Amino acid sequence: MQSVSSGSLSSGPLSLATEPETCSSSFFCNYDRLLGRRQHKVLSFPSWSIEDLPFRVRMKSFHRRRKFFKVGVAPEVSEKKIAGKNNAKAQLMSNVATDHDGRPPLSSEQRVYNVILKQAALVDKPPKSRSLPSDLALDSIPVTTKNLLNEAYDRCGEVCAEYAKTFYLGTLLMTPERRKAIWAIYVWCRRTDELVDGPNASQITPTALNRWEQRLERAFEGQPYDMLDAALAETVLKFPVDIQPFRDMINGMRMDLFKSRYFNFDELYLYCYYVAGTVGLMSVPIMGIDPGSKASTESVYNAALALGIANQLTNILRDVGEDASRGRIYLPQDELEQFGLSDDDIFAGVVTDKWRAFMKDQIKRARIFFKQAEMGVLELDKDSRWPVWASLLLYEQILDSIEANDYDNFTKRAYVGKWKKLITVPVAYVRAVVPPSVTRLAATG
Ligand SMILES: CC(C)=CCC/C(C)=C/CC/C(C)=C/CC/C(C)=C/[C@@H]1[C@@H](COP(=O)(O)OP(=O)(O)O)[C@]1(C)CC/C=C(\C)CC/C=C(\C)CCC=C(C)C
Repeated sequence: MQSVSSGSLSSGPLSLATEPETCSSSFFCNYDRLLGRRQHKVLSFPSWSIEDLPFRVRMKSFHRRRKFFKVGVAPEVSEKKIAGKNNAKAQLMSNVATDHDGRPPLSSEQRVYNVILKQAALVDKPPKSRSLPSDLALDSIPVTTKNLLNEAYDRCGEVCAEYAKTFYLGTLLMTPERRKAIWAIYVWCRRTDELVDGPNASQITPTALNRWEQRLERAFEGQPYDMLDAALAETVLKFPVDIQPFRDMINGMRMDLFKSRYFNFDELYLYCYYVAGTVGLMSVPIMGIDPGSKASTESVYNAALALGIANQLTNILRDVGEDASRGRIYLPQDELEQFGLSDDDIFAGVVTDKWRAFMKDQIKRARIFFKQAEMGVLELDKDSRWPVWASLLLYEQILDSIEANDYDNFTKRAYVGKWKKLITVPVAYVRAVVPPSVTRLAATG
């Protein structure tokens, strides 16, 4: 039996060096018919065993080493790599700047809103027009395959529990179908992030990201490369999840390969959408909207996007010093200038009154995004609200912690202490179960 080397982040599929090869354990699959394509195409399903997949173990050690390997283009980037990067840049720009017909280019916010409209339309479509022939339901998948898929989901759950314990506990409140799906998406996001943020980040080239994207496309076509992709493949069949946010997250990783400065908030917003707002858009179709909600689907997606942006902005503000040590400044250059600051001030890492004033402004903006997100949580299906509240409240408190550190995010890492975390979890629960009130999005317009 050919053993596909695991879902590891540094080797096997994630080395992205090879295309999926022949699989000894393929199964006859209806995915293509489900997707409206040819019937009975064989779905490539790599054989694997749990022993082949020391994924969690490897991820654990990677996580520990992560900060030492964080991102970046290796200093000794070869010419070939530079050429590749330029191609990547061109590709990214062609994905991003779509207005070549003489119209003024759209702002990042408008562009992202167009993605939202597309996602919302997918969810709003009556299930019949989305679903495929009823005789080809997912339960026609053979039992052995189902078992493999269940193991794949279990593996996703383990990774999630390891990396995001509170969130994992929250997912246990969701229906089993939803919980498994959100784990599968979590793992795909985590693997994608590890490409540029993990131990092999310096070896990641635009070509590798292109391969990762091809794998994504194949998973969406029902041809997963490994077991973790198989969990994603099934998830996107079951739920109205569009591929665009996934592609966009990879675009964010491309951006990280060649960009280390953001001229203004519009540029930073796009980056935040790519790497974090996308997570919100991927999650809503799984989490579901409360059947009693009067809010429009777009407004719920918008709130989900806002939570991703808020989280990423917070992440950036927390990590200013760490990022600067890698030569990266994820802060709007024009705003730094307005406060009389420059890159040199960031690299010097001294907390001055100018820095405090700048940080106050940035924190204020992040909080506005959190507020926008809060209104959307109320609209989610009631079983899905708890993990979202928990993640929102916990992340928002990082901003409080930056303030408590007197804005020293150069030498201090803001974090939420154990006790605060313990208190937050039940608070999040109460917010999740309290019946939605006048604060609903619909009521606020
Ligand atoms: C409930 C919930 C949080 C669901 C999201 C589940 C999910 C699929 C998470 C994937 C997260 C992930 C691995 C993203 C990869 C890119 C990345 C690393 C983004 C940064 C996250 C923090 O990660 P990290 O582990 O590095 O952080 P620490 O350094 O350990 O602090 C991000 C900052 C962004 C993550 C973005 C979200 C969690 C967005 C969540 C939005 C929703 C779930 C939508 C909720 C819906 C409404 C209507 C509000």
